[in-house]
Amino acid sequence: MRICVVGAGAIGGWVAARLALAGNKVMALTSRGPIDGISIEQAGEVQVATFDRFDGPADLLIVAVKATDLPSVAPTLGKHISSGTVVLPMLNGVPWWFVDGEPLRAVDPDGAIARAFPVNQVMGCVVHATCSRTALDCVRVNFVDKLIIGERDGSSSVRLARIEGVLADAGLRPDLTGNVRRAIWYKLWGNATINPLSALVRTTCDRILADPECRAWMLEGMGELAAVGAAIGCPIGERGEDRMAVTAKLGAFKTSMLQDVEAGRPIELEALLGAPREIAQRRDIVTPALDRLYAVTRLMAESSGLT
Ligand SMILES: NC(=O)C1=CN([C@@H]2O[C@H](COP(=O)(O)OP(=O)(O)OC[C@H]3O[C@@H](n4cnc5c(N)ncnc54)[C@H](OP(=O)(O)O)[C@@H]3O)[C@@H](O)[C@H]2O)C=CC1
Ligand SMILES: CC(C)(CO)C(=O)C(=O)O
Repeated sequence: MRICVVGAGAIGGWVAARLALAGNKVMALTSRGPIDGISIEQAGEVQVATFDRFDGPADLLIVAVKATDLPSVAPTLGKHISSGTVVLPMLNGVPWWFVDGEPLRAVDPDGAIARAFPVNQVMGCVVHATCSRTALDCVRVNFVDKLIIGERDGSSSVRLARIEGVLADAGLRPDLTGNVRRAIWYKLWGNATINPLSALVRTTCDRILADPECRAWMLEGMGELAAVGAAIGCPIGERGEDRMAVTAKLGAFKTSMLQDVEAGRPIELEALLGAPREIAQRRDIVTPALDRLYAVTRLMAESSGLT
């Protein structure tokens, strides 16, 4: 299969490397252009993957740039997309296509992403894995649970089965779902409050989760996210306290947003909080806890040059 991975950083680099090592023709793009290879370290083993280059369309276009870069990156990808290309975004937060017929200006301000990717060719994906870059083209795979994938409308399809096969053969642990929107919302429910809070207080999750006031703020926000989810067909069937207990088991770790703050990179605030607020506002659902969290985190990001 001809695969183009746009954003061969931590997640994209891992996925591109595994797909190339499994024998696919993989082109890996970064902000520096196409790269020739990546070394990945997983479970103590280091492997070097080499990449191809091609000009025309890909069978599979994996998009793993940060959500903040997607509006400028998407319009540059036209030559890699034909009517047979499947577009598989691997980003955190709410994607631009999430609510049918409702453009999300928080993540796609002028509609550039929606114009670049034909919506019927887009599949949903949720990354349940953590990777980090130890050098520009070196990725460490810290933990892999699964890559949830599914058609946007929940249907099963030949192309979905084909993508699942390719990911499985590469050891990427695909997990097919009939409701990928719900899986996306569930991950969001777990990280949309703790990530911004961690970026504000600049400490590890164990300390945030041990603080009663932070917990109360998170629980209030998670309740609001659950209400929005229920209104758009993505109900949350779990208690906030139980989700926090799962995160607490991860110990003294830094969220991806805190890591972005510390590295001076733009934060994915619009994808995590801006978009859910936009969905809520259109439905007259009030979200005071999310609004407060969004406002202070946005101000922090603006005043620290992280936008
Ligand atoms: N890291 C993790 O463990 C997890 C990340 N995610 C999500 O995955 C997404 C990607 O995150 P992550 O992999 O950590 O991010 P990284 O910063 O490691 O990777 C982003 C990649 O995008 C590339 N890029 C930036 N601009 C362009 C451009 N114009 N054209 C092509 N490529 C470009 C960067 O290039 P360059 O190499 O030159 O910098 C880099 O390779 C985010 O939404 C994140 O929240 C989800 C779960 C876990
Ligand atoms: C906090 C965590 C690990 C999910 O709970 C996460 O998704 C992130 O760091 O972005």
